[in-house]
Amino acid sequence: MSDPILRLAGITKGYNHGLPNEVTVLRGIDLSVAAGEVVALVAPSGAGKSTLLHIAGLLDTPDAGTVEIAGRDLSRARDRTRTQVRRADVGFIYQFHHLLPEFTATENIVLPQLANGTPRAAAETRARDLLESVGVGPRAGHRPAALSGGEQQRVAFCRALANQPRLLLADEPTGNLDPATSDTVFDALMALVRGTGLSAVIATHNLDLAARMDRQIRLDQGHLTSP
Ligand SMILES: Nc1ncnc2c1ncn2[C@@H]1O[C@H](COP(=O)(O)OP(=O)(O)OP(=O)(O)O)[C@@H](O)[C@H]1O
Repeated sequence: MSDPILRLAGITKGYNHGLPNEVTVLRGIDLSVAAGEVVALVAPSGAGKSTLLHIAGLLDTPDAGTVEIAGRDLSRARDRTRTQVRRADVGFIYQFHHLLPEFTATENIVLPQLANGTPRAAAETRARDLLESVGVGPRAGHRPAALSGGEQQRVAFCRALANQPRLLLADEPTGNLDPATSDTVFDALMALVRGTGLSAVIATHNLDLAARMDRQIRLDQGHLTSP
């Protein structure tokens, strides 16, 4: 069997070490995500979802444990290597779109590709195709402020997938939208993910959305459990 796309082993993480308000957030997390697998991460607020996603996506380092992406142990890799792998292999989506306000939807998807060495013409074609696939093609030339919340979030999905990552990490990707919009925008996200066959960990409070993924895991008191 091929290596999992993401493998976390024995991850622990705490904040404020040595201070009276020291908090241990993750207490020995083991998680493997196979190629093409979409995992729902369900947790109460403050349980450490964001901390776990940041460690998995190489934005933060654990106090102990290993993080492997596509079979490569990056826990103790140099910052430069971690940044390279993160740019090439990991896509992030947050609750808020974090698009660059002064650039159009297309440019927001082109820029990370240019940073990754893709020629402009190819980057623009990919941006157009991605925007078409989530139904935002006609709005491609607009800046974020001229888009609806659902459209902004769809553009953010396209940006996350711009460099064809192996792993998508999403932190409440529809948490900022009203329930009806959330459902259709989530449909667009799942179509993108399933269409590309990439692996994903998607944090959500919404149990109906979680039920549509391949597997659910719960983070509680620093430990992962299956419901
Ligand atoms: N930089 C930090 N310094 C100190 N404590 C932190 C830091 N980052 C997070 N924490 C604490 O760690 C715990 C987990 O935070 P985290 O943001 O990972 O939770 P979460 O599950 O994503 O929460 P939410 O669903 O509310 O966004 C919280 O108690 C938080 O206050």
